[in-house]
This record gives sequence, structure tokens and C-alpha cells, in this order.
Amino acid sequence: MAVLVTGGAGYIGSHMVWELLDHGETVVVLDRLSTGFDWAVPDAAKLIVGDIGDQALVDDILSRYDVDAIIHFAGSIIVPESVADPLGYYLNNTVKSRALIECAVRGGVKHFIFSSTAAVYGTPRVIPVPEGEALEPESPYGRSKLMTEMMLADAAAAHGFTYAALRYFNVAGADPKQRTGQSTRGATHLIKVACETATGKRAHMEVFGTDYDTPDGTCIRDYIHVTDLVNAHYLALTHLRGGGESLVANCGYGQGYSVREVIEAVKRVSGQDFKVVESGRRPGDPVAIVANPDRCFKVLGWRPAHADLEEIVRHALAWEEVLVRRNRV
Ligand SMILES: NC(=O)c1ccc[n+]([C@@H]2O[C@H](COP(=O)([O-])OP(=O)(O)OC[C@H]3O[C@@H](n4cnc5c(N)ncnc54)[C@H](O)[C@@H]3O)[C@@H](O)[C@H]2O)c1
Ligand SMILES: O=c1ccn([C@@H]2O[C@H](COP(=O)(O)OP(=O)(O)O[C@H]3O[C@H](CO)[C@H](O)[C@H](O)[C@H]3O)[C@@H](O)[C@H]2O)c(=O)[nH]1
Repeated sequence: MAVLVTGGAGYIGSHMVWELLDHGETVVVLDRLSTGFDWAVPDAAKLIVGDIGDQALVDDILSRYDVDAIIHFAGSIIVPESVADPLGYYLNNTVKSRALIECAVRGGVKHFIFSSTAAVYGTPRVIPVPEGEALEPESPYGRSKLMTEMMLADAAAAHGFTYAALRYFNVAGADPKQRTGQSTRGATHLIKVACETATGKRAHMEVFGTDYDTPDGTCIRDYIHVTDLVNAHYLALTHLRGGGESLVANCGYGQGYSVREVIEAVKRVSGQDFKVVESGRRPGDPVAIVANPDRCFKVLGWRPAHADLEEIVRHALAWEEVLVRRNRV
């Protein structure tokens, strides 16, 4: 019996692979290496290079490796890019997820865990936002993910598998053991960008929008350590395998930080006073999103071990140094 991890050569997926291996699971990775790296997949997992939309390939993997669960990370992830290329996002995130779900049904896969996102809420009216709040995504990215959540719910009801749609807030940090981290080229995520600037890989960084209706004028997000996030997935897998019901759950800490606060934390932890330029707003950015994570606590028994912004930053900075040492930048 094996777990298929799509996007397992990417940032979050590679942490998931380690989490599964640490729990003694057999892991197969399907990744087309568009933003991921073959070297990010540990030797103990089987890497198959290919596209999740290739149904013949997926059918073959599901039967050959006796896959009982799919954890689906593969996708396109950048909010402003989705505004510029909506059809590309609907293809990769929605149409290809549909193809993958169809293969899962055909192959009798029992459980499906999906990378959803806080972007499905848009700018929530209630903060911290619980799962039952209005779903009003403000970007094609958020809509492409929400459609996949809907397909999963309908397909699970019709075909008898169970699923978890985990809505991640802003994922950051790296494996504390430094086995993997965020290696994305040309990354756009705030903590990654700030850490690259602190370590001299960028001459400066920008703050996108300083006129939002927040205490310091910059956007607020709930940053979750990637190791806590993948642990929530492992707990979701255990829950579903144990006969638990399908669930949709927020993955965040319930604590928001502004862009300026994050940059200050990176300056403090790194000891570097790097250059920060104030720019205009970025398209598709909601002003503030913070999770209400109660469902993850109650249903999955999730207990985060790294809910500390400075620890997240410390691990992210350590990974930047690993990338330099290994000549991976
Ligand atoms: N990083 C975040 O803050 C965040 C927040 C919410 C949700 N998510 C979701 O988590 C998932 C993983 O994100 P990440 O940050 O690890 O991104 P990533 O870009 O590092 O990983 C995505 C991986 O999927 C692969 N991939 C993309 N399209 C594919 C396809 N059609 N077939 C096969 N492989 C394909 C890429 O090569 C890459 O390895 C995504 O679905 C993303 O939407 C991420
Ligand atoms: O160089 C930068 C990078 C980001 N930001 C700002 O920092 C905040 C966070 O931006 P990120 O790009 O780090 O993350 P997003 O909130 O845009 O999106 C991330 O989290 C979302 C959920 O909240 C989605 O799931 C998505 O996949 C993931 O990219 C935003 O206000 C953004 O404008 C800057 O000011 N400068």
C-alpha cells in the first residue's frame, strides 16, 4: 500500500514526503518538475516525472503501487500570476485536478487530501475566519481551488471515497532538520523574499501597498510553519483511514502579522538591515486573512509545535544558507 503525493518535488510536497517516510509509509511522487526539483525528493520515495493530467500515467501508477490515498499538492500557486493568466490556472488547478480525481475514482483510491487555500475566502468578514464563512475568492487562483473543493465534495458523495480539503494560510519556514525547504526559483512569497534579501541574494525587496485599512497600512496574513502543516495532513490521513468523515479545515495559527511586522522579524532574526522599498498594491491581494483553526484542533487533534514567527523565520533563513552551501541558488 502506498501514498501518492502529487507535487512532491515542490516546497510543501517535499516536506510531506519526509513526514510520511518518518511515519514508515511507502511514498510515490508524481511531479512534472515545473517549479519543483528532483533533488528535493528523498531517495526513499519513488519519483515519477510526469503530469497529473496524464490519465494513462496516473491509472498505471495507482494500480502498480496499490495507492490507497492521494495527497494532491501539484498546482500553480501565485495569486498575481493567476490574475494575468486565469485560463492557465483553471487548466492546471481545476481541469487537471478533475482528471486526477477521475483516475482516483476509477482506481478505487479510498482517500484524497487536497491543498486548498485561504484564498477561497477572499477578504473574510469575520476574523479569525471559520470554515463556514462566505466563500468569495478575489483571484482566479482562489476560484480555481474552490472549484476543485466542490468537485471533490460531489465526487466523494457519488463514489464513496473520503477526502480532506485543507485550506492553508501562508506557509513558510523549512524542515527544522534541514532535509528540505523552500527552493522555488524567483519566489514571490513574503518570508522567502525577505530571507533572500537578508542573505544578500536580492539587493532589496518591496512592500506591496502601504495604504490598506490595517494598523500599519500593510496586509495581514497568518503564517504557518510548513512542518506543522504537513503534520496536519498526516493526521488527516490517519483520520480518514480510521473511518473518519470527510472534512474541510483551515490550517493556520489564528494569529495575524502585517507585512511590516514580518520584515521586522526577518531583520531581527538575521541581524541584517536590508533595503525595503514601498510600492503600490499587488493585484488580487486581500487586505487581511487569519484562520480560525479550531476544527483542526478538535477533529484531527492537531497540536502545532512551531507556532512562532521568529522560529519560522529562523528555519527559513537556515534553508537559504543550505541552498548556498549546496550550490542550489
Ligand atoms: N505556499 C503556500 O503558501 C500555499 C498556501 C496555500 C495553498 N498552497 C497550495 O499548496 C500546494 C503546494 O504549493 P507549494 O508552495 O509547495 O508550491 P510548489 O510550486 O513548490 O509545488 C508545486 C509542485 O507541483 C508541481 N506541479 C505543478 N503542476 C503540475 C502538474 N500539472 N503535474 C505534475 N506536477 C505539477 C511543481 O513542479 C511543483 O513541484 C499548491 O497546490 C498550492 O496551491 C500553497
Ligand atoms: O515581496 C513581497 C511579497 C509579498 N508581499 C506581501 O505580503 C503578503 C503575503 O504575500 P505572499 O505572496 O507571501 O502570499 P499570498 O498571501 O499572496 O498567497 C499565499 O497564501 C495564500 C493564502 O493566504 C495562497 O494560498 C497562495 O498560494 C499563497 O501564495 C501580501 O500582502 C503581499 O502583497 C510584499 O509586500 N512583498
